[in-house]
Amino acid sequence: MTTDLRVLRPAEWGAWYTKLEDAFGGITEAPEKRQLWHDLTETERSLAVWDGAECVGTATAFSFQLAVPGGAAVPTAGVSFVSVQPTHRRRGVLRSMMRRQLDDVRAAGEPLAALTASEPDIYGRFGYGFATQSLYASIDLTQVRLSVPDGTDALSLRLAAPESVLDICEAIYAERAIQRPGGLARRPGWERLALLDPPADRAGTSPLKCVLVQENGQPVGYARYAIKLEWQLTGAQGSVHLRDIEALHPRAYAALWRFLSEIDLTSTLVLRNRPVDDPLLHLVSDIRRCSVRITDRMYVRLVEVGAALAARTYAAPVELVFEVTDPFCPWNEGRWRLSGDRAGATCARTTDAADLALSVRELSSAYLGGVSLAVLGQAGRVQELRKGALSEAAVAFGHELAPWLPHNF
Ligand SMILES: CC(=O)SCCNC(=O)CCNC(=O)[C@H](O)C(C)(C)COP(=O)(O)OP(=O)(O)OC[C@H]1O[C@@H](n2cnc3c(N)ncnc32)[C@H](O)[C@@H]1OP(=O)(O)O
Repeated sequence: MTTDLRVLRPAEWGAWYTKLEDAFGGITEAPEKRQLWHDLTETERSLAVWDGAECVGTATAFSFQLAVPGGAAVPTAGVSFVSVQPTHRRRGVLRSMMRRQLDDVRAAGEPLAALTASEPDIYGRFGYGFATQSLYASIDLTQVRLSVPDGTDALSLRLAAPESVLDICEAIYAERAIQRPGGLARRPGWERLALLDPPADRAGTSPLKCVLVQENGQPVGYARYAIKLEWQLTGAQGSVHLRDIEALHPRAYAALWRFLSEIDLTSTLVLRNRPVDDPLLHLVSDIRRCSVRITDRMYVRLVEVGAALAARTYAAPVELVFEVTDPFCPWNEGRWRLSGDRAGATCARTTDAADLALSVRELSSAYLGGVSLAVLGQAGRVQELRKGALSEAAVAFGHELAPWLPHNF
């Protein structure tokens, strides 16, 4: 099979995106959704594989800034829109795109790449490690009460059309997004994703709604949600479906959750993609009746090991030599000395004896502080070459808040 891999030309976007839709079940997306992805696509960072006149492979990268432990926003390639046509699968088309893309990401000077995977088994071979998780819940509001901090009642609530208060919400998002590792600083245009609400995708829910929480007349938090009302012989069985929620302090956060849990005619609060350590879990009276489920979310890849490790801070002073294997990006292979603490870090090549041996995939998993190197050691995936080094590394790489990706891309 002879195929031609090259950068996407803007005029090819429509055919290219249709091929992506084909690979995901062939459902044409709502026009407003297609238009948004069209506008957000960085064509110069998008790859197309052609077999003659037919596009058989797609991949893109978005230019993100990803929050890492310590609060830095690190340039990161947000990998997405990956597909290969069923007629051309398992012949190395994906591998060829991953090769070209990681070379391009390196040339662009981005130390990290990140993605959400349609299937967890695909990207490990290319050095991506499972780095963040996501909490889903369905809260039985007839059984679960909320305990809110003192002062919550002093705040006021205001309903508004989501578009009309977008700037207010974005300002709050901007302040919150990089406080937790895994957060994405919003690039211009991406705020439209927060409002995307095609009627065809609503599955019986209302249009998107927005509530603001205010203190002394100033907005200090927001939640966007939709409502689904169902009538049974026993009465209304409504559910509240949360899109997103951000608040500047605990009282504002609690006020929003209380609002969401007390909407008339609803008895279930459905959450998709919350942090696994969401403070909400400590406001509810009965966590068991919240039907919590946790799943893998973001996969991270250190594209430049030295630059990536130096870009974050460490929870405890750390002085360690890593022996890294990385067959797919061999420029990372070899020994790296990491010296760091809560103030900053350096990471440079060394010939000193290694304390730990691991592949780039494990290092990538641990990078945002959500996966413990000690646990990876217990899984046999990190080798401790100096006694005590694994524990030192696990403590230093940890973070007080679980990393979390606020939205898909
Ligand atoms: C970030 C994102 O966009 S996630 C979205 C990914 N896309 C999809 O899920 C859409 C439907 N699936 C597809 O389009 C294709 O099957 C793809 C993109 C997943 C794989 O493309 P292919 O060209 O078939 O992959 P390719 O032949 O290059 O395989 C490379 C390696 O990955 C493996 N692999 C490919 N797909 C899968 C899979 N779904 N599960 C497990 N392993 C896989 C291959 O076996 C091969 O392994 P090897 O290196 O050990 O030999």
